[in-house]
Amino acid sequence: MPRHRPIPHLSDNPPMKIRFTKMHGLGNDFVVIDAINQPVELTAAQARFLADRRFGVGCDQILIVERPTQPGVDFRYRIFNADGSEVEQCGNGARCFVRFVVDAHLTEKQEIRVETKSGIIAPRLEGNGEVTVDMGAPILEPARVPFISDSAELIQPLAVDGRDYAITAVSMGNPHAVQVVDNVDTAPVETHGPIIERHPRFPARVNAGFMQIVDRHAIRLRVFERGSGETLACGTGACAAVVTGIARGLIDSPVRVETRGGYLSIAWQGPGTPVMMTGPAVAVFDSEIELPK
Ligand SMILES: N[C@H](CCC[C@H](N)C(=O)O)C(=O)O
Repeated sequence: MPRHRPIPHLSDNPPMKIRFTKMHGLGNDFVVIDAINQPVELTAAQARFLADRRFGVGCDQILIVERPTQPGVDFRYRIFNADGSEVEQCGNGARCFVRFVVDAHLTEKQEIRVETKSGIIAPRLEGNGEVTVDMGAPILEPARVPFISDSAELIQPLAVDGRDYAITAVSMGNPHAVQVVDNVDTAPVETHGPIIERHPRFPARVNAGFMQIVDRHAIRLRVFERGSGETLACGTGACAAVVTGIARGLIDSPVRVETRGGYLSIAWQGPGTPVMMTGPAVAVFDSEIELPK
């Protein structure tokens, strides 16, 4: 074990101070940055620095609030994983996004339209403080997940460490490989999650979901997230798991999803319809940090 962990590589340009808000959705935690009122163009190295739980702030993802680039949209929403990779979607982050822009008075609306790398989503702040998000329709065609397969079957074998998992590949704008397990507490999330994340049949890597069926309207879920490792909750992972369970005929909408960080409610009426996610969004503290360029 090396005596000192190398500090994430940063150039030696003079630092710039940025304001941020630390937030979480069921313990899936975020550094949220208003890039409308301060000039921020985050590099992968800066994202890794912010996400570092010892040398930076510490978070699973960094969420950037930007002006929209399309008409009829209120904001642009960029998402960086802890490893610095920029990704298409983040469900827990979407709830925190609308909480952030309302609290920062960046909008007077309670429901906003937000542009992401994978399309438009519509988070709405509910009267009870929870947030409902139209996450768009799921994608089950393997090539569009993307998942390399010569079959379009809903359940496909995935060879992992000498055994075949029966997975369903789903995109919620970001890729998910979902499987059913007997008990999420004993599922091999730590050992097989990283293998699935980097499986060669997922050319963009993948979020690995482990779902336990509780009853027709309830599941338990753990997700080893692409680019961040296991998180206490994964919003798009919960959507992907519910879509998988309903498509396999195992559960019925609406579904209560128990994650290690708390509960989400997910509803889906079937192919071609949007997945609706409802859950909390919490602001923990505001601060600022010197971000070397
Ligand atoms: N790790 C994910 C992004 C964050 C998703 C998750 N935090 C959520 O709430 O949906 C990916 O690389 O696709």
